[in-house]
Amino acid sequence: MTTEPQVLQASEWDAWYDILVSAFGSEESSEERELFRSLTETERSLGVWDEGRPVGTAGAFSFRMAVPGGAVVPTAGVTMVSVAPTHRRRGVLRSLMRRQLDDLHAAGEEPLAVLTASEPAIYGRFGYGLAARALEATIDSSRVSLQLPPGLEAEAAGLRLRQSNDPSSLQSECEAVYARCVAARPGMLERRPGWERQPLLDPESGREGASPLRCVVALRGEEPVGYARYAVKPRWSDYDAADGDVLLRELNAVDPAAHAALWRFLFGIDLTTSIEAGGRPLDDPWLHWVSDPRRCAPRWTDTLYLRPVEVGAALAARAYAHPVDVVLEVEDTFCPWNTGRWRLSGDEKGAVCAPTRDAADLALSVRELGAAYLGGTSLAALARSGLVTEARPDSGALREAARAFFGETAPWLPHGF
Ligand SMILES: CC(=O)SCCNC(=O)CCNC(=O)[C@H](O)C(C)(C)COP(=O)(O)OP(=O)(O)OC[C@H]1O[C@@H](n2cnc3c(N)ncnc32)[C@H](O)[C@@H]1OP(=O)(O)O
Repeated sequence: MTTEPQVLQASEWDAWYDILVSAFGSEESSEERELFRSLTETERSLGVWDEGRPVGTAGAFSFRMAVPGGAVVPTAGVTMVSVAPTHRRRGVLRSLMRRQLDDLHAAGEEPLAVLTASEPAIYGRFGYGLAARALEATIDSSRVSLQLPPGLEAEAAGLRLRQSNDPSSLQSECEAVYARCVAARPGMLERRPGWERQPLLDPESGREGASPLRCVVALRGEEPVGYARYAVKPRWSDYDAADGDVLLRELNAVDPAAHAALWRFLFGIDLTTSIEAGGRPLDDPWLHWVSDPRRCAPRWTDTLYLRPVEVGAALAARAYAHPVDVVLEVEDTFCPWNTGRWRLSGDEKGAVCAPTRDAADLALSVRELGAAYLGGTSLAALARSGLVTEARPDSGALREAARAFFGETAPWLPHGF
Protein backbone atom coordinates (compact mmCIF):
# COMPACT_ATOMS: atom_id res chain seq x y z
CA MET A 1 0.00 0.00 0.00
CA THR A 2 1.13 3.58 -0.70
CA THR A 3 0.03 6.44 1.51
CA GLU A 4 0.32 8.87 -1.42
CA PRO A 5 -2.94 10.89 -1.55
CA GLN A 6 -4.83 11.22 -4.84
CA VAL A 7 -7.28 13.93 -5.88
CA LEU A 8 -10.85 12.62 -5.66
CA GLN A 9 -12.87 11.92 -8.80
CA ALA A 10 -16.60 12.73 -8.64
CA SER A 11 -17.48 9.09 -9.39
CA GLU A 12 -15.56 7.97 -6.28
CA TRP A 13 -17.44 10.22 -3.89
CA ASP A 14 -19.81 7.63 -2.38
CA ALA A 15 -17.10 5.11 -1.51
CA TRP A 16 -14.89 7.92 -0.21
CA TYR A 17 -17.65 9.43 1.94
CA ASP A 18 -18.57 5.99 3.35
CA ILE A 19 -15.10 5.80 4.93
CA LEU A 20 -15.75 9.09 6.68
CA VAL A 21 -19.18 8.04 7.92
CA SER A 22 -17.92 4.75 9.29
CA ALA A 23 -14.84 6.38 10.88
CA PHE A 24 -17.14 8.58 12.94
CA GLY A 25 -19.32 5.61 13.82
CA SER A 26 -22.44 7.76 13.73
CA GLU A 27 -25.84 7.44 12.09
CA GLU A 28 -26.07 9.60 9.02
CA SER A 29 -29.25 10.96 7.46
CA SER A 30 -29.87 11.00 3.72
CA GLU A 31 -30.41 14.81 3.93
CA GLU A 32 -26.95 15.27 5.43
CA ARG A 33 -25.35 13.02 2.83
CA GLU A 34 -26.93 14.91 -0.02
CA LEU A 35 -25.97 18.27 1.44
CA PHE A 36 -22.33 17.28 1.83
CA ARG A 37 -22.29 15.69 -1.61
CA SER A 38 -23.29 19.04 -3.06
CA LEU A 39 -20.88 21.01 -0.86
CA THR A 40 -17.82 18.80 -1.49
CA GLU A 41 -15.21 20.55 -3.61
CA THR A 42 -14.01 17.44 -5.40
CA GLU A 43 -10.88 19.02 -6.84
CA ARG A 44 -9.80 19.93 -3.30
CA SER A 45 -10.60 16.50 -1.84
CA LEU A 46 -7.95 13.86 -1.29
CA GLY A 47 -8.12 10.11 -0.85
CA VAL A 48 -5.64 7.41 0.01
CA TRP A 49 -6.44 4.12 -1.70
CA ASP A 50 -5.43 0.52 -0.99
CA GLU A 51 -6.28 -2.31 -3.39
CA GLY A 52 -8.72 -0.05 -5.18
CA ARG A 53 -10.61 0.97 -2.03
CA PRO A 54 -10.43 4.27 -0.17
CA VAL A 55 -8.81 4.09 3.25
CA GLY A 56 -8.18 7.77 3.97
CA THR A 57 -10.07 11.02 3.27
CA ALA A 58 -9.51 14.74 3.64
CA GLY A 59 -11.19 17.73 2.04
CA ALA A 60 -11.11 21.50 2.06
CA PHE A 61 -13.79 24.15 1.65
CA SER A 62 -12.98 27.50 0.02
CA PHE A 63 -14.14 29.76 2.82
CA ARG A 64 -13.65 33.46 3.46
CA MET A 65 -13.26 34.21 7.14
CA ALA A 66 -13.53 37.46 9.08
CA VAL A 67 -10.33 38.50 10.85
CA PRO A 68 -9.64 41.30 13.36
CA GLY A 69 -10.23 44.65 11.68
CA GLY A 70 -13.12 43.35 9.57
CA ALA A 71 -11.34 42.02 6.49
CA VAL A 72 -12.67 38.76 5.09
CA VAL A 73 -9.75 36.51 4.14
CA PRO A 74 -9.60 33.42 1.85
CA THR A 75 -9.31 30.47 4.20
CA ALA A 76 -9.13 26.71 3.66
CA GLY A 77 -11.70 24.92 5.81
CA VAL A 78 -10.12 21.53 6.43
CA THR A 79 -12.79 18.88 6.72
CA MET A 80 -13.90 15.28 6.24
CA VAL A 81 -10.69 13.82 7.66
CA SER A 82 -10.80 10.08 8.33
CA VAL A 83 -8.75 6.92 8.09
CA ALA A 84 -10.23 3.42 7.93
CA PRO A 85 -9.87 1.52 11.23
CA THR A 86 -7.84 -1.14 9.39
CA HIS A 87 -5.24 1.43 8.29
CA ARG A 88 -4.74 3.66 11.33
CA ARG A 89 -1.43 4.66 12.90
CA ARG A 90 0.54 4.05 9.73
CA GLY A 91 0.92 7.69 8.74
CA VAL A 92 -2.12 8.07 6.44
CA LEU A 93 -3.34 11.21 8.24
CA ARG A 94 0.17 12.63 8.21
CA SER A 95 0.46 12.13 4.45
CA LEU A 96 -2.95 13.78 3.89
CA MET A 97 -1.97 16.79 6.02
CA ARG A 98 1.38 17.00 4.21
CA ARG A 99 -0.21 17.00 0.76
CA GLN A 100 -2.98 19.41 1.74
CA LEU A 101 -0.61 22.03 3.17
CA ASP A 102 1.83 21.62 0.26
CA ASP A 103 -1.07 22.18 -2.17
CA LEU A 104 -2.20 25.28 -0.26
CA HIS A 105 1.34 26.65 -0.27
CA ALA A 106 1.75 25.98 -3.99
CA ALA A 107 -1.57 27.67 -4.83
CA GLY A 108 -0.69 30.65 -2.61
CA GLU A 109 -4.27 31.86 -2.40
CA GLU A 110 -5.26 31.03 1.17
CA PRO A 111 -2.96 32.28 3.93
CA LEU A 112 -5.04 30.53 6.62
CA ALA A 113 -6.33 27.02 7.24
CA VAL A 114 -8.93 26.24 9.88
CA LEU A 115 -10.65 23.16 11.21
CA THR A 116 -12.78 21.80 14.01
CA ALA A 117 -11.19 18.77 15.62
CA SER A 118 -12.89 15.50 16.51
CA GLU A 119 -10.17 15.21 19.19
CA PRO A 120 -8.12 18.24 20.24
CA ALA A 121 -4.93 16.16 20.62
CA ILE A 122 -4.61 15.45 16.89
CA TYR A 123 -3.81 18.68 15.06
CA GLY A 124 -1.27 20.62 17.14
CA ARG A 125 1.55 18.61 15.56
CA PHE A 126 0.47 19.98 12.18
CA GLY A 127 0.60 23.59 13.41
CA TYR A 128 -3.06 24.21 14.30
CA GLY A 129 -3.66 26.26 17.46
CA LEU A 130 -6.91 26.80 19.34
CA ALA A 131 -8.10 30.18 18.05
CA ALA A 132 -11.77 30.31 19.06
CA ARG A 133 -13.78 28.80 21.84
CA ALA A 134 -17.52 28.55 22.33
CA LEU A 135 -19.76 29.05 25.31
CA GLU A 136 -22.22 26.37 26.35
CA ALA A 137 -24.90 27.07 28.93
CA THR A 138 -27.87 25.38 30.55
CA ILE A 139 -30.00 28.28 31.72
CA ASP A 140 -32.54 27.58 34.45
CA SER A 141 -35.15 29.93 33.01
CA SER A 142 -37.56 29.13 35.87
CA ARG A 143 -35.15 30.85 38.31
CA VAL A 144 -33.03 33.15 36.17
CA SER A 145 -34.49 36.37 34.83
CA LEU A 146 -33.32 38.75 32.13
CA GLN A 147 -32.62 42.19 33.52
CA LEU A 148 -32.32 44.61 30.62
CA PRO A 149 -31.41 48.27 31.07
CA PRO A 150 -34.67 50.28 30.74
CA GLY A 151 -33.75 52.00 27.46
CA LEU A 152 -32.83 48.71 25.86
CA GLU A 153 -35.97 47.05 27.20
CA ALA A 154 -38.07 49.71 25.48
CA GLU A 155 -36.11 49.48 22.24
CA ALA A 156 -36.38 45.69 22.20
CA ALA A 157 -40.11 45.92 22.86
CA GLY A 158 -40.38 48.16 19.80
CA LEU A 159 -39.17 45.38 17.49
CA ARG A 160 -41.63 43.00 15.89
CA LEU A 161 -41.11 39.25 16.07
CA ARG A 162 -42.18 36.93 13.28
CA GLN A 163 -42.17 33.24 14.19
CA SER A 164 -42.55 30.20 11.96
CA ASN A 165 -42.54 26.43 12.41
CA ASP A 166 -41.19 26.30 8.86
CA PRO A 167 -37.72 27.88 9.13
CA SER A 168 -37.21 27.78 5.37
CA SER A 169 -39.98 30.38 5.02
CA LEU A 170 -37.77 32.88 6.91
CA GLN A 171 -34.48 31.86 5.32
CA SER A 172 -33.89 35.03 3.30
CA GLU A 173 -34.42 37.24 6.38
CA CYS A 174 -31.98 35.08 8.38
CA GLU A 175 -29.37 35.17 5.61
CA ALA A 176 -29.62 38.97 5.41
CA VAL A 177 -28.87 39.21 9.14
CA TYR A 178 -26.07 36.64 8.94
CA ALA A 179 -24.37 38.54 6.12
CA ARG A 180 -24.41 41.75 8.17
CA CYS A 181 -22.83 40.01 11.19
CA VAL A 182 -19.81 38.45 9.45
CA ALA A 183 -17.30 41.30 9.38
CA ALA A 184 -18.00 42.32 12.96
CA ARG A 185 -16.76 39.10 14.52
CA PRO A 186 -13.42 37.37 13.78
CA GLY A 187 -13.91 33.71 12.92
CA MET A 188 -17.25 34.17 11.17
CA LEU A 189 -17.42 32.55 7.76
CA GLU A 190 -18.93 34.37 4.83
CA ARG A 191 -21.80 32.35 3.39
CA ARG A 192 -20.83 30.43 0.27
CA PRO A 193 -23.66 29.37 -2.04
CA GLY A 194 -25.26 26.19 -0.71
CA TRP A 195 -24.13 26.67 2.90
CA GLU A 196 -27.38 28.47 3.78
CA ARG A 197 -28.95 24.99 3.71
CA GLN A 198 -26.73 23.65 6.48
CA PRO A 199 -28.44 25.38 9.44
CA LEU A 200 -31.78 24.06 8.22
CA LEU A 201 -30.63 20.43 8.36
CA ASP A 202 -33.02 18.86 10.82
CA PRO A 203 -33.21 15.09 10.33
CA GLU A 204 -35.82 13.41 12.49
CA SER A 205 -33.18 10.91 13.66
CA GLY A 206 -31.26 13.73 15.33
CA ARG A 207 -34.15 15.28 17.25
CA GLU A 208 -34.25 12.91 20.25
CA GLY A 209 -37.78 13.83 21.22
CA ALA A 210 -37.51 17.53 20.41
CA SER A 211 -39.78 19.40 18.02
CA PRO A 212 -38.74 20.11 14.44
CA LEU A 213 -36.63 23.24 13.99
CA ARG A 214 -38.42 26.56 14.44
CA CYS A 215 -37.40 30.09 13.63
CA VAL A 216 -38.09 33.57 14.95
CA VAL A 217 -36.99 36.77 13.24
CA ALA A 218 -36.76 40.23 14.84
CA LEU A 219 -37.79 43.09 12.56
CA ARG A 220 -37.26 46.84 12.88
CA GLY A 221 -39.98 48.07 10.62
CA GLU A 222 -39.57 45.73 7.67
CA GLU A 223 -35.82 45.25 8.17
CA PRO A 224 -34.67 41.92 9.68
CA VAL A 225 -32.21 42.65 12.50
CA GLY A 226 -31.89 39.28 14.21
CA TYR A 227 -33.04 35.67 14.21
CA ALA A 228 -32.98 32.55 16.30
CA ARG A 229 -33.43 28.96 15.25
CA TYR A 230 -34.50 26.63 18.02
CA ALA A 231 -36.45 23.53 18.95
CA VAL A 232 -38.58 22.76 22.00
CA LYS A 233 -38.30 19.51 23.89
CA PRO A 234 -41.43 18.99 25.96
CA ARG A 235 -41.09 17.31 29.36
CA TRP A 236 -43.40 16.91 32.34
CA SER A 237 -42.37 16.38 35.96
CA ASP A 238 -43.61 13.43 38.07
CA TYR A 239 -46.44 15.66 39.31
CA ASP A 240 -47.35 16.83 35.80
CA ALA A 241 -45.72 20.26 35.90
CA ALA A 242 -44.39 21.55 32.58
CA ASP A 243 -40.59 21.19 32.52
CA GLY A 244 -39.58 21.49 28.86
CA ASP A 245 -36.31 22.64 27.31
CA VAL A 246 -35.66 25.27 24.67
CA LEU A 247 -32.81 24.02 22.49
CA LEU A 248 -31.18 27.06 20.95
CA ARG A 249 -29.50 26.06 17.69
CA GLU A 250 -28.46 29.44 16.31
CA LEU A 251 -28.87 33.13 17.07
CA ASN A 252 -27.46 36.12 15.23
CA ALA A 253 -28.41 39.75 15.67
CA VAL A 254 -27.00 43.03 14.43
CA ASP A 255 -27.43 45.14 17.59
CA PRO A 256 -28.18 44.91 21.34
CA ALA A 257 -31.93 45.52 20.96
CA ALA A 258 -32.30 42.66 18.50
CA HIS A 259 -30.33 40.36 20.81
CA ALA A 260 -32.52 41.44 23.73
CA ALA A 261 -35.78 40.87 21.85
CA LEU A 262 -34.74 37.37 20.84
CA TRP A 263 -33.54 36.39 24.33
CA ARG A 264 -36.79 37.77 25.81
CA PHE A 265 -38.65 35.53 23.38
CA LEU A 266 -36.59 32.45 24.31
CA PHE A 267 -37.03 33.07 28.03
CA GLY A 268 -40.78 33.42 27.55
CA ILE A 269 -41.58 30.20 25.69
CA ASP A 270 -44.42 28.57 27.60
CA LEU A 271 -44.08 25.15 29.24
CA THR A 272 -40.28 25.33 29.36
CA THR A 273 -37.96 25.78 32.34
CA SER A 274 -34.54 25.69 30.71
CA ILE A 275 -32.64 26.98 27.70
CA GLU A 276 -29.82 24.82 26.33
CA ALA A 277 -27.56 27.27 24.52
CA GLY A 278 -24.63 25.66 22.76
CA GLY A 279 -21.98 27.10 20.50
CA ARG A 280 -22.37 30.73 21.59
CA PRO A 281 -19.66 33.41 21.52
CA LEU A 282 -17.74 33.75 24.80
CA ASP A 283 -18.91 37.38 25.07
CA ASP A 284 -22.58 36.85 24.15
CA PRO A 285 -24.65 39.82 25.40
CA TRP A 286 -27.13 37.75 27.46
CA LEU A 287 -24.34 36.93 29.93
CA HIS A 288 -24.58 40.50 31.19
CA TRP A 289 -28.37 40.47 31.50
CA VAL A 290 -29.05 37.33 33.53
CA SER A 291 -29.92 37.71 37.20
CA ASP A 292 -27.93 34.62 38.20
CA PRO A 293 -25.07 33.48 35.95
CA ARG A 294 -24.34 30.49 38.21
CA ARG A 295 -27.75 29.01 37.39
CA CYS A 296 -26.82 29.26 33.71
CA ALA A 297 -23.98 26.73 34.20
CA PRO A 298 -21.67 28.45 31.69
CA ARG A 299 -18.75 26.43 30.36
CA TRP A 300 -16.48 26.70 27.35
CA THR A 301 -15.38 24.27 24.72
CA ASP A 302 -12.77 24.39 21.96
CA THR A 303 -14.11 25.04 18.47
CA LEU A 304 -11.90 26.63 15.82
CA TYR A 305 -8.28 25.58 15.26
CA LEU A 306 -6.28 27.86 12.99
CA ARG A 307 -3.00 27.44 11.14
CA PRO A 308 -1.19 30.24 9.36
CA VAL A 309 -0.30 28.63 6.01
CA GLU A 310 1.73 31.68 4.99
CA VAL A 311 2.88 33.56 8.07
CA GLY A 312 3.68 36.83 6.26
CA ALA A 313 0.41 37.04 4.29
CA ALA A 314 -1.65 35.92 7.29
CA LEU A 315 -0.23 38.55 9.65
CA ALA A 316 -0.59 41.26 7.00
CA ALA A 317 -4.24 40.34 6.37
CA ARG A 318 -5.53 41.45 9.78
CA ALA A 319 -5.50 44.75 11.63
CA TYR A 320 -4.16 45.34 15.15
CA ALA A 321 -5.85 46.94 18.14
CA HIS A 322 -2.75 49.06 18.96
CA PRO A 323 0.29 50.09 16.93
CA VAL A 324 2.86 47.30 16.78
CA ASP A 325 6.34 46.94 15.33
CA VAL A 326 8.00 43.70 16.38
CA VAL A 327 10.20 40.93 15.00
CA LEU A 328 8.73 37.48 15.54
CA GLU A 329 10.93 34.41 15.42
CA VAL A 330 8.56 31.72 14.19
CA GLU A 331 9.25 28.01 14.37
CA ASP A 332 7.27 25.81 11.99
CA THR A 333 8.55 22.24 11.78
CA PHE A 334 5.72 21.00 9.51
CA CYS A 335 5.79 23.91 7.03
CA PRO A 336 9.42 25.06 7.10
CA TRP A 337 8.77 27.89 4.62
CA ASN A 338 7.35 29.80 7.61
CA THR A 339 10.32 29.27 9.89
CA GLY A 340 12.40 32.39 10.42
CA ARG A 341 12.18 36.00 11.54
CA TRP A 342 9.28 38.18 10.43
CA ARG A 343 8.93 41.92 11.02
CA LEU A 344 5.31 42.87 11.66
CA SER A 345 4.33 46.54 11.58
CA GLY A 346 0.69 47.42 11.91
CA ASP A 347 -2.13 49.25 13.61
CA GLU A 348 -5.93 49.54 13.46
CA LYS A 349 -5.85 50.28 9.73
CA GLY A 350 -3.74 47.32 8.57
CA ALA A 351 -0.28 45.83 8.56
CA VAL A 352 2.75 44.73 6.62
CA CYS A 353 4.79 41.66 7.43
CA ALA A 354 7.97 40.47 5.70
CA PRO A 355 11.03 38.32 6.39
CA THR A 356 13.85 40.16 8.13
CA ARG A 357 17.41 39.64 9.34
CA ASP A 358 16.82 41.91 12.34
CA ALA A 359 17.11 40.46 15.82
CA ALA A 360 13.97 38.82 17.19
CA ASP A 361 11.78 40.39 19.88
CA LEU A 362 9.54 37.38 20.50
CA ALA A 363 9.88 33.69 19.73
CA LEU A 364 6.93 31.35 19.29
CA SER A 365 5.76 28.38 17.27
CA VAL A 366 3.30 28.65 14.39
CA ARG A 367 0.73 26.87 16.56
CA GLU A 368 0.81 29.67 19.16
CA LEU A 369 0.62 32.23 16.38
CA GLY A 370 -2.50 30.44 15.15
CA ALA A 371 -4.00 30.47 18.64
CA ALA A 372 -3.43 34.24 18.99
CA TYR A 373 -4.32 35.16 15.41
CA LEU A 374 -8.04 35.91 15.80
CA GLY A 375 -7.49 37.94 18.96
CA GLY A 376 -9.07 35.52 21.43
CA THR A 377 -5.92 34.11 23.02
CA SER A 378 -3.52 36.53 24.66
CA LEU A 379 0.15 36.40 23.71
CA ALA A 380 0.84 37.49 27.30
CA ALA A 381 -1.04 34.46 28.64
CA LEU A 382 0.89 32.22 26.25
CA ALA A 383 4.12 33.84 27.52
CA ARG A 384 3.08 33.12 31.10
CA SER A 385 2.64 29.51 29.99
CA GLY A 386 6.16 29.44 28.56
CA LEU A 387 4.89 29.17 24.99
CA VAL A 388 6.02 32.63 23.85
CA THR A 389 9.40 34.00 24.89
CA GLU A 390 10.61 37.57 24.90
CA ALA A 391 14.19 37.83 23.62
CA ARG A 392 15.01 40.71 25.99
CA PRO A 393 12.81 40.47 29.07
CA ASP A 394 11.21 43.79 29.98
CA SER A 395 11.91 45.23 26.51
CA GLY A 396 8.18 45.95 26.25
CA ALA A 397 7.85 43.90 23.05
CA LEU A 398 5.61 41.29 24.62
CA ARG A 399 3.28 43.91 26.06
CA GLU A 400 3.13 45.79 22.76
CA ALA A 401 2.42 42.65 20.72
CA ALA A 402 -0.07 41.26 23.23
CA ARG A 403 -2.09 44.50 23.22
CA ALA A 404 -1.98 44.67 19.44
CA PHE A 405 -3.05 41.08 18.78
CA PHE A 406 -5.82 40.82 21.38
CA GLY A 407 -9.30 41.73 20.18
CA GLU A 408 -12.23 43.54 21.73
CA THR A 409 -14.64 40.97 20.24
CA ALA A 410 -14.28 37.29 21.07
CA PRO A 411 -13.63 35.22 17.95
CA TRP A 412 -16.38 32.77 17.17
CA LEU A 413 -17.12 30.05 14.66
CA PRO A 414 -20.79 30.30 13.71
CA HIS A 415 -21.23 26.73 12.48
CA GLY A 416 -19.40 23.44 12.05
CA PHE A 417 -18.15 22.21 8.70
C1 LIG B 1 -10.96 18.20 10.60
C2 LIG B 1 -11.65 16.89 10.83
O1 LIG B 1 -12.27 16.38 9.97
S1 LIG B 1 -11.50 16.14 12.37
C3 LIG B 1 -11.93 14.44 12.13
C4 LIG B 1 -10.81 13.49 12.37
N1 LIG B 1 -11.34 12.13 12.15
C5 LIG B 1 -11.71 11.29 13.15
O2 LIG B 1 -11.56 11.58 14.34
C6 LIG B 1 -12.33 9.98 12.72
C7 LIG B 1 -11.77 8.80 13.54
N2 LIG B 1 -10.31 8.72 13.55
C8 LIG B 1 -9.57 8.52 12.43
O3 LIG B 1 -10.10 8.43 11.32
C9 LIG B 1 -8.06 8.41 12.55
O4 LIG B 1 -7.76 7.77 13.77
C10 LIG B 1 -7.32 9.76 12.52
C11 LIG B 1 -7.68 10.49 11.25
C12 LIG B 1 -7.70 10.63 13.70
C13 LIG B 1 -5.81 9.50 12.59
O5 LIG B 1 -5.37 8.85 11.39
P1 LIG B 1 -4.02 7.96 11.35
O6 LIG B 1 -3.76 7.64 9.93
O7 LIG B 1 -4.14 6.85 12.30
O8 LIG B 1 -2.94 9.00 11.88
P2 LIG B 1 -1.35 8.91 11.61
O9 LIG B 1 -0.91 7.49 11.68
O10 LIG B 1 -1.00 9.62 10.36
O11 LIG B 1 -0.81 9.72 12.86
C14 LIG B 1 -0.16 10.96 12.77
C15 LIG B 1 0.14 11.43 14.16
O12 LIG B 1 -1.11 11.74 14.83
C16 LIG B 1 -1.23 10.98 16.03
N3 LIG B 1 -2.64 10.64 16.21
C17 LIG B 1 -3.42 9.98 15.35
N4 LIG B 1 -4.67 9.88 15.85
C18 LIG B 1 -4.66 10.50 17.04
C19 LIG B 1 -5.65 10.72 18.02
N5 LIG B 1 -6.90 10.25 17.88
N6 LIG B 1 -5.30 11.38 19.15
C20 LIG B 1 -4.03 11.86 19.30
N7 LIG B 1 -3.05 11.67 18.39
C21 LIG B 1 -3.37 10.98 17.27
C22 LIG B 1 -0.36 9.78 15.81
O13 LIG B 1 0.03 9.21 17.05
C23 LIG B 1 0.80 10.37 15.04
O14 LIG B 1 1.62 11.05 15.99
P3 LIG B 1 3.17 11.43 15.73
O15 LIG B 1 3.15 12.72 14.96
O16 LIG B 1 3.70 11.62 17.09
O17 LIG B 1 3.78 10.28 14.98
